[in-house]
Amino acid sequence: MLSGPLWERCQAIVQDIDIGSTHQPESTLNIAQWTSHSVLDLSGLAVFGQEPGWLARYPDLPASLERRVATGHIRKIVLAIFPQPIRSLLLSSLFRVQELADLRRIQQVVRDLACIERQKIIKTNNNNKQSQNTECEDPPPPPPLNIISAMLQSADSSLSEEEVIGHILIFLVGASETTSASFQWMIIELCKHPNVQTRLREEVQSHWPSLSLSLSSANTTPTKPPPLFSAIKSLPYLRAVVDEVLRLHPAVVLTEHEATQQTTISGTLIPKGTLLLSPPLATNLNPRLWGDDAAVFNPGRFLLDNMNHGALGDESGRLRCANMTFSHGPRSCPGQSVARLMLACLTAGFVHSWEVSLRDPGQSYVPAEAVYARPMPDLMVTLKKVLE
Ligand code: HEM
Repeated sequence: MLSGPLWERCQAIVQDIDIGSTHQPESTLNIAQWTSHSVLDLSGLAVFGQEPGWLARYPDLPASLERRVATGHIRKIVLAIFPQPIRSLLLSSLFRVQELADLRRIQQVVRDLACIERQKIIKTNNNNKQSQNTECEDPPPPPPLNIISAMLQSADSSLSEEEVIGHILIFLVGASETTSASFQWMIIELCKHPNVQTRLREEVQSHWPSLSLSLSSANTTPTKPPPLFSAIKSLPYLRAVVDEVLRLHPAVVLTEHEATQQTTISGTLIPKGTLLLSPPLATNLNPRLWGDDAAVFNPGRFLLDNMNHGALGDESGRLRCANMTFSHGPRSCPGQSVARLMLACLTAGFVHSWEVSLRDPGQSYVPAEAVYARPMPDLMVTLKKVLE
């Protein structure tokens, strides 16, 4: 399962933050850069089972991905504003050279990753066959499952090479840029609400021994979640803070869907082929759903006691539906559990090791006008080591 390796990797990344001289009581970090690199590294582990540091093999990848995400936003605007013939003309004239070069670079990486995964699967299958033929001892354990290897190994998988590459590409961008933006908003909220940061630290510190211990217990079965996963789930305040950051700062600012058949939404006729753009914030900040403090950062609203008496009465199922950050329905985000896990592991490790505050407390941060709404300008923080 993913949670153990992900937890270990998160803690190593957080511990490795270089704050310069050990004699300095505190230091400044460009957390925007740090997060973007760290989360891409983690996504490699979660999605393709890559070893720590795999990014070093592809030094140009982060910049290419960043440019691709930026042009993706312009593409969305063009799609929303212009009719079809002008759209195609604009898109092909705006993006040809640089975009094609970036796309080729990213596709090459993705091909590489797909190839590595296929080789791992072939090796595991060969080991299994060999041990059956020779009736020797058990074969070496297979490498831990990741999203792409699960997809490649699934019994009904009839995906072509191009389809596999397409999926890896969506996962690579979808997993890293979104989670990175969300973690940066997490840090901003923790800095703006030191009381929340302190309460979270207390909860994490008090569970730290069981979090570390649960890594070493191996009584995992396919039907039973691994102990670490249960341990993280048993930290109610951590879960509440993650949920509240995701609600207030949806990383995907606009989802787009095309009606495949004529339908109606709240009585409005939607003809087949209509492009539907939906901003999650319209729902996530709706006072009718969330109460008068809908726009306020208040993790407490997600604690069970408060959920039963909140604006939605005791309908906690409705509360989940009122959060559009991962969308809902058949095209909702398939990586939401991994995203929550990455955010929870990174946040727990961060508050365990560091006291964090804004380097420029007067600075206000706004969502970037891009496909993924990371805070702008680049987030700079001051870190102080938490004394054990
Ligand atoms: C905080 C982090 C994340 C947010 C806010 C987020 C949000 C979203 C949203 C809103 C969509 C579009 C849903 C729709 O069109 O209705 C989406 C799609 C997708 N996400 Fe995420 N996501 C996050 C993290 C992840 C992670 C970690 C993964 C992979 C492990 C992932 C994989 C995908 C994929 C593959 C799609 C495309 C699904 C499809 O086309 O059917 N996402 N995500």
